[in-house]
Amino acid sequence: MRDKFKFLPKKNKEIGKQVYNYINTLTKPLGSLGRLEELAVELAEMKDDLFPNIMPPGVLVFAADHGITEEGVSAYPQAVTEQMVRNFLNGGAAINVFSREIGAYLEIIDIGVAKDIAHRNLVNKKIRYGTANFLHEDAMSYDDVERAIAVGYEQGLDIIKKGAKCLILGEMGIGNTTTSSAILAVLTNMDVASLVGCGTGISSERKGHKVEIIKQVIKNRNPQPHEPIDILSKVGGLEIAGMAGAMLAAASTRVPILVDGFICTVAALLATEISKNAVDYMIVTHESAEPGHKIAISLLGKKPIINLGLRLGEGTGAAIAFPIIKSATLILNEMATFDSAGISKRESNT
Ligand SMILES: Cc1cc2ncn([C@H]3O[C@H](COP(=O)(O)O)[C@@H](O)[C@H]3O)c2cc1C
Ligand SMILES: O=C(O)c1cccnc1
Repeated sequence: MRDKFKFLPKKNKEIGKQVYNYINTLTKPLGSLGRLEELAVELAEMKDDLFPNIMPPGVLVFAADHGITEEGVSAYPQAVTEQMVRNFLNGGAAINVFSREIGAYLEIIDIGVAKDIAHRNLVNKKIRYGTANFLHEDAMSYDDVERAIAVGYEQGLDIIKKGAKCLILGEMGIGNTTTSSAILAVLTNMDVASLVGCGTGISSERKGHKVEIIKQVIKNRNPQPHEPIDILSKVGGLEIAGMAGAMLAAASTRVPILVDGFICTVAALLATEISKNAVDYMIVTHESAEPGHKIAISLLGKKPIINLGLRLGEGTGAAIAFPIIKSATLILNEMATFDSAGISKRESNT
C-alpha cells in the first residue's frame, strides 16, 4: 500500500512565492486579507497554478456500520446509518442543503452499511455488512481494509474526472466517534479519556462507559501504532478507510482536500501514515466540538478555519467553510492591482 503512494507530487513552493508577491500588488494594504492570503498561496502551491480554481467542489459521503454499536456507545441505534443514507438520497440531510448552496457534486457511497439499499443514485461499493464488534474480534480483515481504501481512491479519481476541483469528504456511520477515538488513541498513545467526546449526544455517564470500552478494545486488539492497515483492520471503519483512500486520490492529482470534522481528520491522519506528503494537500476547515478533534488537528500540523461548535460530520463543516476558501482564489482571479487601477502605492519608509 505504502509503495503505491510513495511518489505523491510535492507542492510547488516556487509558485507560492510568485503568488505571495502578486498578492502584494493587489489593491489593499499589505497583509490585510490575513488568512485568505495564506490560503491563496497554499492553493496555488497545491494546484501548481498561479490562478487556482476550486469550483465546483466534489463531496463524497462514505457510509458504513460499526459492530461496536452493540456496546451502547452511541445515543442512536445502528439503523440510523441506513435511514440517513435514504435521507441523503432524498436530498434532506444537512450535507444536501450545504452542497446545493455551494454548487457541489455530491455522491453517496455505501461502503459497508449493514442493510442493502437499492436506489439509482446510490454508489454501491459495499465491502461487508458493517465491521465486526472489535471489543471481541478484529473489525475486518487486511483485505477488507485494502479494498475499502481502493474504493475510496477510485471514487476520488472518478469525481475528479467528472470535474471536481477540490474534494470534501464526509461520512455517516453510527458509532464512528468510538472507532475514531480508538484510532486516535493508538496513533497518539494518549489517555483515552482526554480524547473521547459525546458524539451524537450521550450522557456523561455513558461517556465514561465509552472510555472504558475503548480502553478494553485497545488492550484486546493491540493495534500497531505506525501500521495504518493494522489499525484499520483491528479498530477501524470502512468509511474511514474509504475517506483515506479518496484523500490519496486527491493528493496524487494535486486536488485540495477540505478536511471536515473529527472522523474525517482521523482518516486524514491515516492517509498521511500511508503517505506523508498527502498532508500537503489538506486544509482543515473547522474545529468540531468533539475533544479529540483539536488533538487530531494539531497532530496533522494544521490550523482550522472556523469554529461554529459543529458536531455533525457528513462533510458539513467543510461545505460551510468552502465559500471562505473560494474567496481566497477569487482575490487572485478578480482583484485589480495598484498599477491597473492607478492607485498610489504604499510609502516606502512607513
Ligand atoms: C440523525 C443523525 C445524522 C447524522 N449525520 C452525521 N452523524 C454523525 O454521528 C455519528 C457519530 O456519532 P456516534 O459515534 O455518537 O454514533 C456518525 O454517523 C456521524 O456521521 C449523524 C448522527 C445522527 C444520529
Ligand atoms: O466532528 C465530527 O466529525 C463529528 C462529531 C460528532 C458526531 N459526528 C461527527
